[in-house]
Amino acid sequence: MTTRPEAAYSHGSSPKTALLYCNLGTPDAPTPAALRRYLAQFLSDPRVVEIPRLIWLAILHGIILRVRPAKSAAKYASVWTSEGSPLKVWTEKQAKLLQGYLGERGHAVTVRYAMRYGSPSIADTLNSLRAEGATRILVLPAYPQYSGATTASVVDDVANWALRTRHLPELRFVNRYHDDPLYIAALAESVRAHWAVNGRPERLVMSFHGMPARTLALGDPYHCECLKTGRLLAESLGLSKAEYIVTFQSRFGKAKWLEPYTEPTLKKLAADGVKKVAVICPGFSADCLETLEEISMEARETFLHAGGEAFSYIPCLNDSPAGMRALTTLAERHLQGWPTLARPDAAALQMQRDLALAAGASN
Ligand SMILES: C=CC1=C(C)c2cc3[nH]c(cc4nc(cc5[nH]c(cc1n2)c(C)c5CCC(=O)O)C(CCC(=O)O)=C4C)c(C)c3C=C
Ligand SMILES: [Fe+2]
Ligand SMILES: [Fe+2]
Repeated sequence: MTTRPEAAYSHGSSPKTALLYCNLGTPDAPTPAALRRYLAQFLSDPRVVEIPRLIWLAILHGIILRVRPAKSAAKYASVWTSEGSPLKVWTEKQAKLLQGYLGERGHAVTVRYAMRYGSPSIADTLNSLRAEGATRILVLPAYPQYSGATTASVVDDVANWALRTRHLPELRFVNRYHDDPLYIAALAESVRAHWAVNGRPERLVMSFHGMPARTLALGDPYHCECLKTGRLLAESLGLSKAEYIVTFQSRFGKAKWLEPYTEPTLKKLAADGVKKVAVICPGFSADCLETLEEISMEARETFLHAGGEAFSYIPCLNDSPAGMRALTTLAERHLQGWPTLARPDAAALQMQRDLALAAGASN
C-alpha cells in the first residue's frame, strides 16, 4: 500500500470539524460523451450491479455504453438548467445552507459536498478538507433510506481514500434517516402545502428508486426502510391505507426489481377509475433526472394517457426550510461529542424548537 504525499505534520494546530455531504453524482453535461463517462463509472461499481464481474463488464462495455449514453443524454437535456444538472445544483445549495444553518446554531463546521460518481469526487474533497486542517469528518450520504448500492458505496469510496491516506481524520458516517421525525415532518409539510394549492388527490403515490428484488432476500434493508418512510408519512398526514401507495421506479435491466413498479401502478389506478393523483418521491433528497423527467414528465404522460385526469408532482425537499432544518438537526445529533460549539446556547434552543415542531406535526 502506498499513501499519497501529505503536508508535514505540524505541532499545535487546533482540531477542526467538517461535514461531507455526499450525493450520487450526475454527468458534467447532457451529452453522449459525458453520459458515457458517468455511466461507465457508476455502472462499474460492484455495489450497484451485483452480477459476476467479467460477464457484466462485457455487457456494460459491449452493449450498454454503446446504446444508453445517447438515450440518457436526451433525457438529461430535457431537465438541464442554465446552472447545470438539477442534482448538482440542489446538492451544492443544500451544502451551503447546511453550513449556514449549523453556523446559526453556533456550530463551527466546514461543510462540503461531493459526488460518488463524477465531480467533485469524494477523494478530492476529502483531500481538500485535510489540507484545510479538518481533523474530524462526518460523512452524510444524501440518502434517507440505507441501501448497499448507495449508502454503502459512499462508505466504500471513503474507505478507498483512507487506504491511500497516512494521517486520517476521525470519521463518522450517517447510515440512514428514513424514520427521522423531522424528515417525516418536512415531507408532510411539503405535501400539505401542495394540497393547499392543488387540492387533495384520490391517491398519494410515494415513489422510491427501485433496487433488484433479490437484494431484499440478500439482507438489504432498503425495501423495509422505504415502506417505513411511507407509513410514517401517511400517518403524519392522517391517510388511510386506501389513500396512499408505495411504489418503486427507475427499473434498470431485465431482472425483477422491487414491486409495485411506479408507472404500471399509475396505469392501473387510471384503469380502475382513479382520476386524480399526486406523486411524491421521498427517497430523493433533491430533484434530479429520476424525479423531473421520469416522474413529472413520463409518469404524468402515462397516467393521463391511461384515462387519469389530474396528475401533480410534489417536489423533493430540495432547499426547503423544513428539509434543511431536518438535515441540520440530523447532523447535530451525529456531531455530538465533537466540540463544534462556538455558542452552545443557540444550538440547544434551536434543537428544542425543532423537536416541538416535529411533535406538533405528528399530532
Ligand atoms: C435514491 C436512491 C437510489 C438507488 C437505490 C439507486 C439504485 C440504482 N440506480 C441504478 C441505475 C441508474 N440510476 C440512475 C440515476 C439516478 N439514481 C439515483 C438514485 C438511486 N439509485 C439518482 C438520484 C439518479 C439521478 C442522477 C442524476 O444525474 O440526476 C441512472 C442514470 C440515468 C439513466 O441513464 O437512466 C442509472 C443508470 C441501478 C442499477 C441501481 C441499483 C442497484
Ligand atoms: Fe439510480
Ligand atoms: Fe420489507
